[in-house]
Amino acid sequence: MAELTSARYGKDNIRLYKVHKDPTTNIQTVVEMTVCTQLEGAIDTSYTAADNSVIVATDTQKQSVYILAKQHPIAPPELFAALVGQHFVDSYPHIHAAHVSIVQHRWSRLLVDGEPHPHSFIRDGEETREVAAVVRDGQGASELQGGGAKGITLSSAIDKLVVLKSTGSAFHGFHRDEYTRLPETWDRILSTSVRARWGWKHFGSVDAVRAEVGEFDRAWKVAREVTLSTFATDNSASVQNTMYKMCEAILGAVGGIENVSYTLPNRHYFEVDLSWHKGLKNTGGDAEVYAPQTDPNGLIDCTVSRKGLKAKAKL
Ligand SMILES: O=c1[nH]c(=O)c2[nH]c(=O)[nH]c2[nH]1
Repeated sequence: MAELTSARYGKDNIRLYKVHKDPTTNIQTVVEMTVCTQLEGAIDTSYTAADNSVIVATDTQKQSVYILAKQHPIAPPELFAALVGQHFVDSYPHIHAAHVSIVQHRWSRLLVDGEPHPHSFIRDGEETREVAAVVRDGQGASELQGGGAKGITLSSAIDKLVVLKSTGSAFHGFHRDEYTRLPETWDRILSTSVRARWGWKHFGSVDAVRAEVGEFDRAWKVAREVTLSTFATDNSASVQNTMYKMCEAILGAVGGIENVSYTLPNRHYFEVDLSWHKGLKNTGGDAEVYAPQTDPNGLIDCTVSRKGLKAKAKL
C-alpha cells in the first residue's frame, strides 16, 4: 500500500523588479529579486484523487506575488517574504503553511564623476542577499498538511561573495599519517565564495516582523562587514577558525539572531614549479605565478548558536 508522506507545490523562479521614484528628488531606487512560493495544507487529494479543487494554481501564486509587490514595499526582503507567506495562509483556509524564498540580486548605484547617479545601477558581482520564510497558521492536522507552531520562521543569507587574500593565512599542525601529502604552510593564498546564513528568533505575526524592520538591513550589513573585515584582518590559522570568529562576531552584534552558519569552499591556488626552465625560482618564498584550481575544493561548514538556545530547544 502506498501513502503520500510529503507534499508541497508552488511557483519557482518568479522574477520581480520594482522601482521607487521619489518625485521630490527625482532619485529612483530599484530592487530585483527571484521568488519561490510553495504551499502545504489539505492538498493530499490533488495528488491521490485528482481533486484539483484544492489547488491554488501556481499561476495564481505568481500573480499574488506581483499584486502584493505593487501594494507593499518589497524591501527588506524578510518583511516581503513574511507578508507573501501570510497572504497565502490567510486567504485559503485549507492552506496551513507557506514557504517563501527570495534571492535579491545586486544593483548598486553607479557613481558618475564620484557622484551617485539618480537612476543608473551596476551589477557589481554575482553576490546575492537571500531570505527563506515559513509562515504557518498552526491549523495543519499533520506534518503532511503543513502542521507546526503558528507564526513565522525567517532566515537570511549572503551568497556568492567571492574573496581572496594573497597572504595572512596559514595551515599547519594538522593531523598527519601515511595518507598525508599536504605540506604545512605558514603563508598561503586563501580564497572562497562565502555563503553566510543567520536564523532569526521565531516571530508570532507579520506585525512582529514589521516591528523589527530596521534590524534586517542592519543584520545584513553587519554580516557582510564582519565577513569581509574578519577575512581580511584575521591571521588565519584555518578556514574553520576564521569562520567561527565571523559567527561569534555576528551573534554578538545582532540580538535577534539565534544562530549563524557559514559554508566556505576552500578554492585552492597551487604553486607551479618552473625550475625546469632555466632554473626559474617560483616556489616557497619565490612563488609569484600560481595555478588556480577549479576542483576538487575543500568544503567547510559550521553553525554557531547562541549559548543555551540549543539546550532550551530540546526541553
Ligand atoms: O583551512 C583549511 N582547513 C582544512 O581542513 C584544510 N584541509 C586542507 O587540505 N587544507 C585546509 N585548509
